[in-house]
Amino acid sequence: MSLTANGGGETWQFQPGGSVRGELRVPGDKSISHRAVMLGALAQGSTEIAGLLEGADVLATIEVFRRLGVTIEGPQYGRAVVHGVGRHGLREPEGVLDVGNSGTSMRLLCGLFAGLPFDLTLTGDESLRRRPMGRVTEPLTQMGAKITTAEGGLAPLHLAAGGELTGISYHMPLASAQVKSALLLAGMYARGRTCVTEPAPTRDHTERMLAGFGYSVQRHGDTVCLEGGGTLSATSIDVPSDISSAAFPMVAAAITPGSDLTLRHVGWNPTRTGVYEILRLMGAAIEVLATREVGGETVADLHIQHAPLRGIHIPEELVPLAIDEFPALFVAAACAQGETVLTGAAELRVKESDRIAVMAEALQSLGVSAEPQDDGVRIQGQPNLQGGRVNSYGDHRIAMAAAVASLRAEGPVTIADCANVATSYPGFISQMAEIGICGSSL
Ligand SMILES: O=C(O)C1=C[C@@H](OP(=O)(O)O)[C@@H](O)[C@H](O)C1
Ligand SMILES: C=C(OP(=O)(O)O)C(=O)O
Repeated sequence: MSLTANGGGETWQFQPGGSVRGELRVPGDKSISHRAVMLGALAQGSTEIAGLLEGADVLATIEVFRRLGVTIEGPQYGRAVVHGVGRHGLREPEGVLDVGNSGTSMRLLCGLFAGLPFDLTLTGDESLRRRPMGRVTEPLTQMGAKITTAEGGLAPLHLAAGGELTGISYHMPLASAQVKSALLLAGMYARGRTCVTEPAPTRDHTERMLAGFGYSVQRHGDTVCLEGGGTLSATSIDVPSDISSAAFPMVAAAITPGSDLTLRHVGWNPTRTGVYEILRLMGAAIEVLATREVGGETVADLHIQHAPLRGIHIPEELVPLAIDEFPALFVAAACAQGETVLTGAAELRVKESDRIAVMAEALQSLGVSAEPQDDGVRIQGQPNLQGGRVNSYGDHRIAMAAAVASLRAEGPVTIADCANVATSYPGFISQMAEIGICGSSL
């Protein structure tokens, strides 16, 4: 994927230095919020959601279901009520369904809609139309779906009516929760049994939430299976804070002398805690407090203080468990003593931007030696970063990582094309200001 700007966007400036102190509850988990809306829409009865992420990606999923005839109240202050229509109650939408910047919406909905008795088309913004969709459309086609893509397996995706689905057993060639979820969601509409085997553990929110809606899912080792034709029963869902958003203040506190930060109610699902494991290996001082169960997911409070970090070779088995946290982790690496090496992470090249190339460029703009590799990066840590200008290329996680880097910079950090931070972390600038990270929109 090339370094193409997404156009427009806001420019932000973060002031150098400071320390990170206080308490914060970051917004709701994006993966869980999408799934709560999707399963709520297909359930019988009304599902009440609290803690829902009101980011643009989740709002795009909500809008799609409204277009398919589902009534959704809210979201307001993280609360929404989804009046489910049952698995066969969706109605044909007019026009194309645009999910903006959200890969999760496009891939999961492609699976969910593959067995519907009417045509529909899914599209997205410029960034999403560059991301690979063959990873879902190919196995869905094996199940009997009739999907036409743009050249190269890209969106827009046209799903034609009449794809009678049959369950398959699919060994995923890559570790992707979006692919696994798309197939399981399609599997609800398929004849017989659908099984997905993963090459390495990936986030399991779909499986957990299906079970929460009373839909039986079986796991045997690295394989997850379900039978088609079941029903979903409405439930209530309390969405934990997103560990992927928490990663930014977490790294901010870890790299900044004098910091003392508590993050509340953070989603602590074991398939998501790779960022913690990696930071701990680097020497970070993070205490995990008050671990508890909330509606089928674990949550925890985290207490983070500054400690000197050291460069490491990141264990490859942790990569899928921290896949969205690498932009933040690269900033930690830039502030560590010695070299950090990441391998086995080629997937980072096909996110909202090519996160290997874009983060290497961002760190170089701040005076750091960062050498991209095909499937990772080598970063030389240093005592201080320079101020400078970073292009986020419209990728929310690059913009937030650059903001955090300002804490160790010797001059202001100016960040271009930041509007997409609203996809996953609305209110980022004001929440960061509450804990001492000072930035503003120019
Ligand atoms: O299933 C999900 O909610 C997600 C899975 C991951 O993508 P992949 O499945 O492509 O790894 C992750 O990067 C994305 O932000 C959310
Ligand atoms: C990759 C991400 O999301 P998505 O795939 O849903 O666009 C992300 O949030 O970092």
